[in-house]
Amino acid sequence: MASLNKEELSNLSFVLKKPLEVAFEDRPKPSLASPHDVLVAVNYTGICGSDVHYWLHGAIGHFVVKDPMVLGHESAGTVVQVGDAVKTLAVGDQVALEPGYPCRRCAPCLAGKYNLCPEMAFAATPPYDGTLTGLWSSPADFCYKLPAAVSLQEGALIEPLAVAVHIVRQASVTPGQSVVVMGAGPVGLLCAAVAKAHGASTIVSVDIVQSKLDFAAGFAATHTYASQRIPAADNAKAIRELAGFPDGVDVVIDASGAEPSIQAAIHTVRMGGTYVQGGMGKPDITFPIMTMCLKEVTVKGSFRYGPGDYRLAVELVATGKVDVKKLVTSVVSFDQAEEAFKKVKEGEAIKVLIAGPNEKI
Ligand SMILES: NC(=O)c1ccc[n+]([C@@H]2O[C@H](COP(=O)([O-])OP(=O)(O)OC[C@H]3O[C@@H](n4cnc5c(N)ncnc54)[C@H](O)[C@@H]3O)[C@@H](O)[C@H]2O)c1
Ligand SMILES: OC[C@H](O)C(O)[C@@H](O)CO
Repeated sequence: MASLNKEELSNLSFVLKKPLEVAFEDRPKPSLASPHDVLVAVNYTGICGSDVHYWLHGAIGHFVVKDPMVLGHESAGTVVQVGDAVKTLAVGDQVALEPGYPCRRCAPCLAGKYNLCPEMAFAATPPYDGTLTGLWSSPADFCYKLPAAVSLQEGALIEPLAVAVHIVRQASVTPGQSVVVMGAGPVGLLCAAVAKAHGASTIVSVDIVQSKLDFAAGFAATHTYASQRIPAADNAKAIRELAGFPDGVDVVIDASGAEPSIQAAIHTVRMGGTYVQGGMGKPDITFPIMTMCLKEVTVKGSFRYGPGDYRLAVELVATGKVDVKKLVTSVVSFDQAEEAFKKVKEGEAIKVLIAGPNEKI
């Protein structure tokens, strides 16, 4: 970053106007909304499947882009201004940005589940602008200082890693357990890595794309399985046998959102095991509810991240337990943002990072 002076930094932003129509806009520089806030110059932003979905379709479920919206929410940056009440950060600190701000006053917030806050203002979820911009204003306690061992590019991967941390915590993975992860996209790969860091000794990554499984095998999986076009119970039997647990595994995580994978998951988990839904696909599916009932499966959802998840994600990277660098397929300059979205849509990349408008690459 050439300068830490707010006045010298651009606030060029990558704006979705309508599906498949984007523009670069020089937006007004944000000011601090409270003395507890900091201003961050964004260095790198990863592209998430949800950004691509908004770009292609202009909506995810009931979240509809009605007004132009800045995309992006997986970012790390450098602090360029601190509010008077901020004691934990200083100008020049490098931080991972947690991109959703809860009200802090409602029942879920006060119960320690702020990710479920109905008033959540989440970056690049309409009507809120995202972080593919030059300058970002944030409450200081939603910025996580990166230790020297963690680069700004790794910092941009903390967001999807925090998603995986939350999923694995929902699954309560403990040392020695067997874990199957459906889906080997960024979230599934990171779930496998976090499960490993929690001590899981058998980790099976399942996908329908062989190249994703090849990558998973070199990342955190002990086994991989290419899901076949056969009944879900038959895929599940093959997964259980491959894992060495013919009666079922301790934990199954879905990070695909795909109906056949969710069905296979319930047939893969053991009696009394745990299933966590992380993937977001079709809102309604046919679900093997009788099998779930007869096995007394603990079934949980997982949404974004909550208290402690970002902090643990930074720690897992800083201590070398999760190597997020391996997921970065390429880094492009800000003016290449639209091309980067096209590349992610093609499906070959794992994670593409876009440098901020003030960042030279
Ligand atoms: N719960 C949350 O808070 C949260 C946060 C971020 C992303 N997500 C969701 O998590 C999922 C994964 O995210 P991602 O970025 O890794 O997406 P992705 O699209 O890169 O990965 C999904 C993977 O699932 C695979 N897949 C498709 N059908 C399958 C099947 N039948 N069996 C096994 N694998 C199959 C795909 O080939 C792909 O590799 C998405 O559904 C996303 O919307 C949820
Ligand atoms: O990682 C966070 C997710 O991508 C978001 O929740 C997304 O679904 C938009 O709201």
